[in-house]
Amino acid sequence: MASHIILPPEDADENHHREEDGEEEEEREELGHDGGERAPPEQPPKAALPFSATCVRISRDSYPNLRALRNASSVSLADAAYVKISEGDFGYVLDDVPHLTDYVPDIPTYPNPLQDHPAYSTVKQYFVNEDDTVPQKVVVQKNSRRGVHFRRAGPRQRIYFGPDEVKACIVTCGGLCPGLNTVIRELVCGLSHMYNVNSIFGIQNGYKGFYSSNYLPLTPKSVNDIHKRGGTILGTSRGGHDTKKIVDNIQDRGINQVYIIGGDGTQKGAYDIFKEIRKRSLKVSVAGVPKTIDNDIAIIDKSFGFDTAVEEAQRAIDSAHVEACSAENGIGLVKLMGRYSGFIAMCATLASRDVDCCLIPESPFYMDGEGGLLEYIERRLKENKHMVIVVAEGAGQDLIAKSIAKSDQQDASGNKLLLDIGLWLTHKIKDYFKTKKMEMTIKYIDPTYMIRAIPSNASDNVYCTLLAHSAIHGAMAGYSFTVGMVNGRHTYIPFYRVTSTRNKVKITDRMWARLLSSTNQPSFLSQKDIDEAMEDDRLANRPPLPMGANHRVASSFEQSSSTSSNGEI
Ligand SMILES: Nc1ncnc2c1ncn2[C@@H]1O[C@H](COP(=O)(O)OP(=O)(O)O)[C@@H](O)[C@H]1O
Ligand SMILES: O=P(O)(O)OC[C@H]1O[C@](O)(COP(=O)(O)O)[C@@H](O)[C@@H]1O
Ligand SMILES: [Mg+2]
Repeated sequence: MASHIILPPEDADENHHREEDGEEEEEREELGHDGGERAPPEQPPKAALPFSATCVRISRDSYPNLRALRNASSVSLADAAYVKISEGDFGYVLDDVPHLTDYVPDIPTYPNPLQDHPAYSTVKQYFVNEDDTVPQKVVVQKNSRRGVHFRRAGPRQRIYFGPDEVKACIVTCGGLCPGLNTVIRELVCGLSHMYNVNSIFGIQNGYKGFYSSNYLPLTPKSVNDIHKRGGTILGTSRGGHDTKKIVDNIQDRGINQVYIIGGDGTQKGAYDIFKEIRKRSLKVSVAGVPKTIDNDIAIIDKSFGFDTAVEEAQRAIDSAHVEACSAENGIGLVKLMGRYSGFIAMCATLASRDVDCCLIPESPFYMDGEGGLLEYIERRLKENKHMVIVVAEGAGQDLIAKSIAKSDQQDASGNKLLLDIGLWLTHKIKDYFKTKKMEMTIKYIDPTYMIRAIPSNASDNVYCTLLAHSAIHGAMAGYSFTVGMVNGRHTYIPFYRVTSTRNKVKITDRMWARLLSSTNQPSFLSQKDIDEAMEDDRLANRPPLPMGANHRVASSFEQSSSTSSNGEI
């Protein structure tokens, strides 16, 4: 197999001329809502992906490009073989997703059945233009390069699966998150109602279910009201990702669309599955729907269920506030989820306005001495007689590790098992006030599993529906990708992009400053911490590598890596 998959320039040029000649417009009209019979399968044009930008071939030999990609977005050499970059004018870069035609020859195409769907018949321009892309960075200056773009999600005029050909499966992996059932429901109903697919199966209990359980037939009827329930009707698990066994089963059972709902670990697994499918030249689309309550998935604006989680966290914070206010020197301490990223804690704190201190993994803090947490708590109690603290579960792990014998345990997926920061803080705070001989009461609330087990709220339900539909349209069009909203638009993102970094709260961004000013807590940061945060920022914003023609790709990636997608306004 070739070590690169970038389209040859001649194919792209051909399409460029095609569009200029207006052929694409003609084709659109030809395929319009004529209500006539379905057009017969058509052999695809020579170019796998119609796209009018100049394509750049990236292989292991084009080292400067690889170096630029790796520097800017942690692309490993192995992943670089799967990177599909197209360049356009003014520094435009398309970070494209793989397509079936990259590795399966002569696939027939079909007109999209949506064109005959009564519900969609009045939509003025229902199909997205093949050339539509979405910029990763929307805040630009007059002379900015156009930067990195992702392929816009949505229905295509021509699809790569025949009417009765699709055999789809859906799997959910990793921790729970509000909205999982809604995504499952909308995948089943969307496939069935939009594309007349009636062979859909649920994989039970995560990745291992591909090879160790029966596949569960799913119909619009069987999933009708599952969105009203929390959890996942399919079950989920950590660990158990055996790429070969999974793809053997996909192949043996004739599955040709795989919908994979899960977080960063799951998307890494989806990428491995895609690579194996490609290696075997199977006509199978792999569509990842990113899920995580922690909101730490790179590139995308926000993960589904996050709003629901922040909303539900208010109930715990309200209770903590009531408890704190009702006691002399009362402290309400709430632990929220967030293993490496404190987005839920930050947003729940900002939404509540009753919180006096928010602790997150990204912002180190210390307990003792001047400017420390204990001193702040004492001052706040003396001023206000009560206080509320919100702590993300991943915060202060370094402090606990210093005082408790370190245990480096991992879960079945290899995620670090955390020590209970809430319990640890409770004891530390109690001990401190005992030595100060100051009366106080602390109530520790851990609502973490209650928050992630609830059904999604109304806006998350709508979000889940759109994600599911975008995933279906992309799979039907023959792409493999992680679907995600980027700057408010649904896009198809290459797997390597969402798995190579993790989204974190930037303590040098205005959002964290807003939080500090709303709680009035000390920043706890030493000069060293500030220097390190600034250095991280500087590295993300470093100037492009001087490398001639390849400079354009490098600079675009470097620009994009400095984009903060979550919360920076
Ligand atoms: N690096 C990886 N490569 C392949 N599969 C992975 C990888 N990391 C995790 N997985 C698989 O993805 C699934 C979910 O991962 P996990 O980290 O538990 O949750 P999440 O996807 O929510 O981050 C598990 O079945 C796990 O085996
Ligand atoms: O007890 P579990 O199932 O391992 O889940 C705990 C973890 O799941 C999460 O809610 C989300 O993790 P994932 O998105 O990786 O599944 C973390 O915040 C938390 O640390
Ligand atoms: Mg994860």
